[in-house]
Amino acid sequence: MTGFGNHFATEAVAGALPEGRNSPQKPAFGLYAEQLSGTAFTAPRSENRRSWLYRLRPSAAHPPFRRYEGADLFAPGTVDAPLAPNRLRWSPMGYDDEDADWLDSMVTMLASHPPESQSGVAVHIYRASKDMERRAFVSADGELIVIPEQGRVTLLTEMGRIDLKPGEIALVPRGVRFRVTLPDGKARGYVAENHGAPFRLPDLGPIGANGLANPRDFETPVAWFEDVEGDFELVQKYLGSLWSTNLGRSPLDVVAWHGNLAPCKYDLSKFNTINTVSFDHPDPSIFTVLTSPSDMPGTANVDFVIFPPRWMVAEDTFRPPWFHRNVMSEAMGLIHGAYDAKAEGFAPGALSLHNQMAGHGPDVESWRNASEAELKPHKIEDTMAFMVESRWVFRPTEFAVETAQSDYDEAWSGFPKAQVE
Ligand SMILES: O=C(O)Cc1cc(O)ccc1O
Ligand SMILES: [Fe+2]
Repeated sequence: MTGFGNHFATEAVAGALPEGRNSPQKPAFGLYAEQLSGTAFTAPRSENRRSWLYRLRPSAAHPPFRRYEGADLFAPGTVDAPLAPNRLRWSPMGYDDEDADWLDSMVTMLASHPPESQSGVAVHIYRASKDMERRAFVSADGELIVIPEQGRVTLLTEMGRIDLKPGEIALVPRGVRFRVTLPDGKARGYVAENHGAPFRLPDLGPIGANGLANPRDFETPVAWFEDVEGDFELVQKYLGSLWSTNLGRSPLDVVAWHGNLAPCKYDLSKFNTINTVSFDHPDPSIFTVLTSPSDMPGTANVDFVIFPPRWMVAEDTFRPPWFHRNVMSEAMGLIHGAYDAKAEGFAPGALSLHNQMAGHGPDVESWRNASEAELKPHKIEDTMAFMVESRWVFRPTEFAVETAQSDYDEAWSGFPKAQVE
């Protein structure tokens, strides 16, 4: 079903979806009606997100949660020590020798403030080599953007199945349960977890009514369910730690649903990229796919931004990203190809961090090449980098501090001095 944030209605079994009301006295087939809200009941209509789910058993039926013992590197909290204002970068992560499913392979790299603040964002990396069987995951802490970099993943969610490949992203609302299977046997990628206001499409201002990510290109799955009895673990991320319970059945048992809170996917190649046709490198906000606003106008809690293939035609211009120091903090990853500001050290699967006011921009080699390049029209092809940009500073986890590249500052050493006399 296409469109961003639409009110959808879907049933996997004919007659399962009530007509004309949400909560009939006796839903069809003895299904249980359940409201899942992603915003306060009283949120303005334009902000309000909720869906009604019709399921085999109510979500309420579960034994107590206990601390989950697996996934040691997932949600461990960030380092308490004062944060050095250093730029950091990480090489692509390998797969563990022991097979891990998507959940157990998750590694938290960066997080801003704790999830209970209901703002900020965390960045995780997964490198999975086993299907999630008889267990599902849910984050009560935030909405997830899943960004595959290697290998396809199938997200079997409460509200339908999403087949995802590198170059596509999925958006899973806070509270939606899912398990992940791996059609290629292995998969690596990134996850951005948004603790704040739900992502939406950015306003377009003077761009007009069309452009950037167009609403019709977002795809939401139709209802799908599995009827599985017996041991079934549900792992919930809650206030930054992991909790587990055995449901005795699959929670992916929603036979029908309707509403505007639902997972969706988006193919990044459908992004309508806009750029200069005259001079200067525009601010990267023109590449915003999705934005989560904060309470300060124009100042995002999180922006999800991409750097897709595009024509570079600017005249008398240094075409790659300029040198800059920003009030916003930037975490970046690379899905495919090379990034035009980094000639070295930023391979697909890598991650970089340029926090508030950290000086960064092109490395020496990229600067030299671009300063001397002939400025004919040039197409940047076979590339897809992304940025998770936030008004909040990112704190690395202990694992991230220990595994950062030791020589990242070298990227900016050796610039020749300008000669003014
Ligand atoms: O730092 C980066 O590479 C991201 C970035 C890209 C760009 O085109 C302009 C500014 C910016 O922060
Ligand atoms: Fe930047």
